[in-house]
Amino acid sequence: MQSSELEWCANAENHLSLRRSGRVPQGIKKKRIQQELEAAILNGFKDGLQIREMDDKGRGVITTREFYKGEFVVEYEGELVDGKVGKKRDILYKKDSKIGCYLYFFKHRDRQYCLDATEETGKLGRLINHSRNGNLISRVIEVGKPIKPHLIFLARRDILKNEELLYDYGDRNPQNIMDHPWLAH
Ligand SMILES: C[S@@+](CC[C@H](N)C(=O)[O-])C[C@H]1O[C@@H](n2cnc3c(N)ncnc32)[C@H](O)[C@@H]1O
Repeated sequence: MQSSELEWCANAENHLSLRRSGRVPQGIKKKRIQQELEAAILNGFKDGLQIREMDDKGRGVITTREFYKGEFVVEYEGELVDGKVGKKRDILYKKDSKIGCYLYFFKHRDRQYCLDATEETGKLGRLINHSRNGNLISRVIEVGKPIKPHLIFLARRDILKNEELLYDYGDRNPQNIMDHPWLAH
């Protein structure tokens, strides 16, 4: 497994098994953190999370325990397609008001990708709502055989029990903000 960004390792070591393992050289720490993240992703780890119906946003995801800054929280799981395919699907889905917006576009190694999580799968990453000041950040890491990019959410700060999980959808398009005023906050 490789990671495009490793700066979160310093925080991640606070909560993984490395906490209990005393003085460990930096290179080994990074390798172990990556191994633990890989295991969390491949095992579909979603400990400490619960779906809740929110007053004004549909469903949302709430914590049932604390998460430390930098800790793996959940993966955004969906069908991984090329960015161009994602854009076509976006146009198609917008024509049907019954289909919600569950497309996550991202760039990795100079390629545009889209995770299409439109299908109701019971996965939790797709149910996380937007805030410009959210408690999650996303990272792309490469996992599996064959290796492919996975989008994961890490705690942006320490998160308390019973907090709603939120991340910045990053949509600053003026027309989209007019159509969905909640994107402005
Ligand atoms: C990826 S889904 C999130 C899960 C969704 N709430 C559900 O019940 O399936 C994105 C949709 O959630 C709603 N949403 C997300 N963040 C919101 C917010 N801050 N305020 C109001 N609605 C929000 C919008 O309807 C948006 O199209």
